[in-house]
Amino acid sequence: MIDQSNDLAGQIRARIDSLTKPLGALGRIEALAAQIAALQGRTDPQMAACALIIFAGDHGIAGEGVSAFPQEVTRQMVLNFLAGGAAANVFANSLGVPLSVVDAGMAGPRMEHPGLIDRRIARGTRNSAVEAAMTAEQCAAALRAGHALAQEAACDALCLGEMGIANTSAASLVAHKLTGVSLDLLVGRGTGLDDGALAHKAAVLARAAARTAPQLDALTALAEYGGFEIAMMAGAMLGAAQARRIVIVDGFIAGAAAAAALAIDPAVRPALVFAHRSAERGHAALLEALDAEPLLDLGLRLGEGTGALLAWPLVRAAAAMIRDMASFSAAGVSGPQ
Ligand SMILES: Cc1cc2ncn([C@H]3O[C@H](COP(=O)(O)O)[C@@H](O)[C@H]3O)c2cc1C
Ligand SMILES: O=C(O)c1cccnc1
Repeated sequence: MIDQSNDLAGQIRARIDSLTKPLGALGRIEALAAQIAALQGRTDPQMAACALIIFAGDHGIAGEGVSAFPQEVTRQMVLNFLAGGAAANVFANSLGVPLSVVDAGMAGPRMEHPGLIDRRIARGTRNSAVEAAMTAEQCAAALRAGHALAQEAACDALCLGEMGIANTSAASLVAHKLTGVSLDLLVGRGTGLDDGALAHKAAVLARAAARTAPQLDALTALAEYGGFEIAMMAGAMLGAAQARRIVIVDGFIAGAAAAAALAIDPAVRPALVFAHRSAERGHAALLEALDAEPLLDLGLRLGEGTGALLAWPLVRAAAAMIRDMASFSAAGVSGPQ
């Protein structure tokens, strides 16, 4: 039913409360159903198709030794996605979710592969410990590319994932400059740094952060410290929200992109579903700063959209609940005494 009145929220609440269950008994699934219904403007929302887009990009700051893995892993993992062997592939396959891979700006030459979507901005970002990661034009181009991809995606819910060695560093810096949360709370082990390497990463990021003002606007924070894949994810969130698609936000890196998208346009908020709390150190603080309570907490710390995929069945079930459950009156079930 398409809503014709202004009181859509009231209709949604009334519909949920009319269903054959004690009031509130489906807990947060009820809030999720209400969010989906409100986004689509109807009390019988459709939630049939989900898609995952993985954005890959490289980071100049990787040269500072801030990741446990070498930069070439970004490219190697993109080949792994294209061959179907990564965690994101097997989760997506098990759920029947189509996965596409976008080159947002990997280091090295263009990768010739029929399955790879080419939106390359440059051969990786510059080293944000010493200079801006990208130009304002590059940042705008990345946002536009993500926006267009999300608007074109044929789905009701869009999972966004990323691959980019050193992008926990970029995400920490973007989140710090946008939320004001201290870097100490945001810097974590990423791919598995030991204590010594973590202290080195913290020192590199503190040096990077000191180059600019304590807080930055979204476009400046993304250009100074972001990655092409992070900016493209932020653009995709803006595009999906405009198309009234749910965005299932993955972990820490996607969370930093969400912080940027929200700072650019707070109207994206009703489209965002936060999938899970990553084990990456900064994610809890970032979620708190965004006032976001994720659906799951599974100790994941991978990225690629894996946590978003795992939350998709909850999103689908929430929509099915408000759309398909019988009401007390239709089912002839007595209400509370
Ligand atoms: C084999 C492998 C697969 C991955 N899939 C996602 N990431 C994740 O780890 C990276 C971020 O961590 P850091 O900032 O420490 O480099 C990103 O590429 C992210 O998506 C991976 C990392 C590795 C090594
Ligand atoms: O939570 C994430 O997105 C994450 C954590 C560690 C490494 N890569 C991604």
